[in-house]
Amino acid sequence: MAQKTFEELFNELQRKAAAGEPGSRTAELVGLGVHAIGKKVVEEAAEVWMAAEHESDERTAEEISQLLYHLQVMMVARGLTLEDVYAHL
Ligand SMILES: N=c1c2ncn([C@@H]3O[C@H](COP(=O)(O)OP(=O)(O)OP(=O)(O)O)[C@@H](O)[C@H]3O)c2ncn1[C@@H]1O[C@H](COP(=O)(O)O)[C@@H](O)[C@H]1O
Repeated sequence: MAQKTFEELFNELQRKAAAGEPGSRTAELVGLGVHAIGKKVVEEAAEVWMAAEHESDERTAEEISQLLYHLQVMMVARGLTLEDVYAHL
């Protein structure tokens, strides 16, 4: 399976959103705005919770990856950088 780091994914999302790349889910979500992205963040967070309680490690990891993706999309939509977030970790 192709793998990418958190930083590599974020750079890709920033680039695709800025370009408004056709067919990009990221560009579509950023176009919809923070309200729509926020709903996806909450939905994915709930799916992480349910998977962790009731499903396999693999399903839980998959749901966590989807939550992390949508959090990155929210950062892009708000113009935040990784450094802005790392400053609070
Ligand atoms: N890592 C992800 C990723 N994780 C989750 N998702 C999106 O989140 C969805 C999963 O959410 P759901 O289970 O709710 O699926 P869904 O019901 O079809 O979603 P909705 O229509 O309800 O929003 C997937 O169908 C994708 O649209 C992702 N979309 C893209 N990426 C990566 O982001 C990068 C840029 O992708 P594009 O912007 O699409 O080019 C690429 O490297 C992709 O691999």
